[in-house]
This record gives sequence, structure tokens and C-alpha cells, in this order.
Amino acid sequence: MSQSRSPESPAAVARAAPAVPPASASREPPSALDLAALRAELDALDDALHDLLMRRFALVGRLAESRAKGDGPALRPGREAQILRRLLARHAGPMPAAALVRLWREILAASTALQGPFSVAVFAPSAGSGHARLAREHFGAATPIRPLPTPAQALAAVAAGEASVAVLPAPEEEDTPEAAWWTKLDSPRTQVVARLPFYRPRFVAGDPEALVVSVLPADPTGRDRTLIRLEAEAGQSRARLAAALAAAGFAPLSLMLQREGAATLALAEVEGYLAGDAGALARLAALPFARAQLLGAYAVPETGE
Ligand SMILES: O=C(O)C(=O)C[C@]1(C(=O)O)C=C[C@@H](O)C=C1
Repeated sequence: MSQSRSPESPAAVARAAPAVPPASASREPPSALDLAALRAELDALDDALHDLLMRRFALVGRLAESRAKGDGPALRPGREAQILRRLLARHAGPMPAAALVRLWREILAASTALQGPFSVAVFAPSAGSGHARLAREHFGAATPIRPLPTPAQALAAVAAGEASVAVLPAPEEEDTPEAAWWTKLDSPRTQVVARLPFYRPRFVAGDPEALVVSVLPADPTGRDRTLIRLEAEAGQSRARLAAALAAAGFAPLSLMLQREGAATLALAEVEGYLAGDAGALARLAALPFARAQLLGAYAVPETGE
């Protein structure tokens, strides 16, 4: 190939052009021409994105019409977690990952609503509650979200079919008996299906976290945690509960206790998705406690770190 360039090639034109063009050369400064070209390209990309979104929603409409998912809530928290993890794994370039997740949360929320009525009950003692914000960010701008003054009322709304899901504070060791809603969770009728926020750029201790409760179990995602509620005799020590769980193959990631009259209730968080795992369920049933019950599972949230 010849190394010489034709006088019309862009490089040649650039070399030949004076460093500062005379004012008469063009009515618009070069930057304005660039801006118009860039905006035209942005418009073309917006149209392409919009076309794809319209196709995606038409497909969700077909999925709903097929009745392949049967009755019950359209929400599939496990599937949503897999979609977000896949997109985060392929994400590159200057768009913040948090913006990617925010866009897809709106898409997934609208796609859930397209399949049937969907609403949220959130325990929110005040209007600006962090858990109300978590619910809004996860379930989207258009989803009906009802703030309720106690966790018990939010759970009752789901049990009565008045809300599709409840958003409740992630349990903490210092919770009062009223705040420790997990002691009353009527599993498997209602169970934990997700943990919020699913994505955050970095972990900040003290930021609000929530669990989502629904009537339909979440699907396994490959990276899940299961919640187990143990009922033991009064005065049972934390060390003994933890040791018994570990001996059965369920080393707890966290273990919270609530003393209730003649019983000690414990909430253990363990690695993996145990529902449907016959071996794990047999080991759980063989634990030396009055009762061991699964309270649900959630996809392990992602951070950008
Ligand atoms: O895969 C499904 O079951 C869907 O309903 C589709 C879809 C989606 O838009 O991708 C929508 C809502 C569900 O929570 C999960 C995924």
C-alpha cells in the first residue's frame, strides 16, 4: 500500500488546515458542529435502545400470555439477581455500575407490573425511612408502595394478599421482640426471597439493609444464603447453638437470639440454598432442638468493590 495520502484524506486536510480558521470559514465554530454530530449519534443510539426496550416488553407480554408461570406473583427475585449479576459481569466503560443497576431495576419492576398487579408493603416508621427508600429504589418509581408503622402490619398485608411483598429491616442482634419480625414469620406460607440493596458501589457499615418477604420462594441463583430459625429451650447458649449447627454442616455466617418466655429463638444465616436439598433438610431435622425451620433464601448482594 502506498504511504502517500491523497490530498482529500482527513489527515491531509487536517495537516493542510490553518491552526485557527478565519472567522469567515464557517458561520459556526467547529465545536458546535461536533456537538450537532454527537447529538445526532446520541439520538440514533436512543432510538436503538428504545426499539430494544419495546421488543423486550413485547416479549414479557408474550411470557405473561403464555401463562407458563401459572398463578401467583410474577416477581422472580432469583432470576432478577442472575440478570443483574450477568450484566454487572460484562459491564465496562464510563457508565457507573450503579446507574446500570438503577436502569434495570426500573425495567424489571415495569416488566413485573406488566404481568399482573404488584405492590409493596414496607415497614416505614417515618416518611423518610431508609427502608422506604430501599423499597422505592428496588421496586421502581411506579410501583405502589404502602408504608406501615410496624413490621407485623407489613407481614399481615402480604399474608392477606393486600401486598405482593413486604420490605422489612434486616434483623439485628439488638432488635426488640417487636422489631424481631422473623420470630413470627409464618414460613413456608410467607418467606424471605431477597436482600436489599442488591447492589451498592461500596459497603458502608450502618447503611440500611432490608429483607423482602413473599408468598413464593425465590429460585436458587448459584450464590445464595438461607435463613434457619431454631427453637431451643430457655437459656440455650449461643455457643452451643453455633456448635450444633456447625457439626451438622451449617456453620452460621450470623446467629441472632431472641429469648421468648420458655424458649430461645435463633436466626441463623448459612451459605447456600437449602430448600429442596433432601440431605441438608435431613441434617436439619436431626438437630438437637425442638424445631428447625427454613425461613427462605436470598441471592447474595453484589458490591462494586
Ligand atoms: O423471567 C421471568 O419470569 C419474567 O417474568 C421476566 C422478568 C424480566 O423482565 O426479565 C420480569 C420479572 C421477573 O421478576 C423476572 C424476570
